[in-house]
Amino acid sequence: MKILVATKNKGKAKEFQSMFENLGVEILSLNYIEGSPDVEETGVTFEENAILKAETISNQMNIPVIADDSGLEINALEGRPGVYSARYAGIHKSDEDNMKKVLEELQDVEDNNRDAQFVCALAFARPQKETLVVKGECKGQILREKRGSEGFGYDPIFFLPQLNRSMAELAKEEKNKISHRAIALEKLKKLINEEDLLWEKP
Ligand SMILES: O=c1nc[nH]c2c1ncn2[C@H]1C[C@H](O)[C@@H](COP(=O)(O)OP(=O)(O)OP(=O)(O)O)O1
Ligand SMILES: [Mg+2]
Repeated sequence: MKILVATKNKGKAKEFQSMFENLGVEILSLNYIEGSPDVEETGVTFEENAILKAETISNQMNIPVIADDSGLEINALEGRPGVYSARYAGIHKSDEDNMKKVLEELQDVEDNNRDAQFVCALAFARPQKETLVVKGECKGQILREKRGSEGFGYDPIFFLPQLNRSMAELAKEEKNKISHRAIALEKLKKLINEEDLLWEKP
């Protein structure tokens, strides 16, 4: 079976591929589809943007589609960068630029006030069916400098106290057990299972 994930983010696509591997599901991302449009993320919540991305592509292609809208919420910054995580330092800026901006903004913030969470909303849109939406979170703290080289995005500056490592110091199998994305995906799988059970009733 193949599932389309409506993302152009290669880091995300890899993680979905890895999380679906044991189920024998192949993940395709929008990078495989020529001329697929950038869906504008006009929502103000992760859920809204995930629904927007999933439903737009599902309607266009008439197939089931999963979309992921995710980001980093930092308590000392009142939840920023939040839904603007991908474009925090500007539209054409890189993960490096985004991390640099966060580290600069937190320069004078004490160690005990650097709590943050990664958030992931997943939407599963299908032709003629209601869209399923779930959310997962992963709590940690913002480091003062980058650590590790795995993962993507803000992983190098995100510290997991219980593991005493940054997210970028985890092997992908480890990250894919505890991440906001993994937690959301578990919830989505449960919802799909429950739905199937409902349909099977006489
Ligand atoms: O596990 C993660 N580890 C580190 N950083 C992460 C993670 N998950 C999301 N993030 C960051 C990356 C990006 O700055 C933003 C997502 O933005 P978001 O709009 O959902 O994705 P995107 O624009 O890169 O790709 P797309 O919209 O095509 O799925 O949050
Ligand atoms: Mg995006």
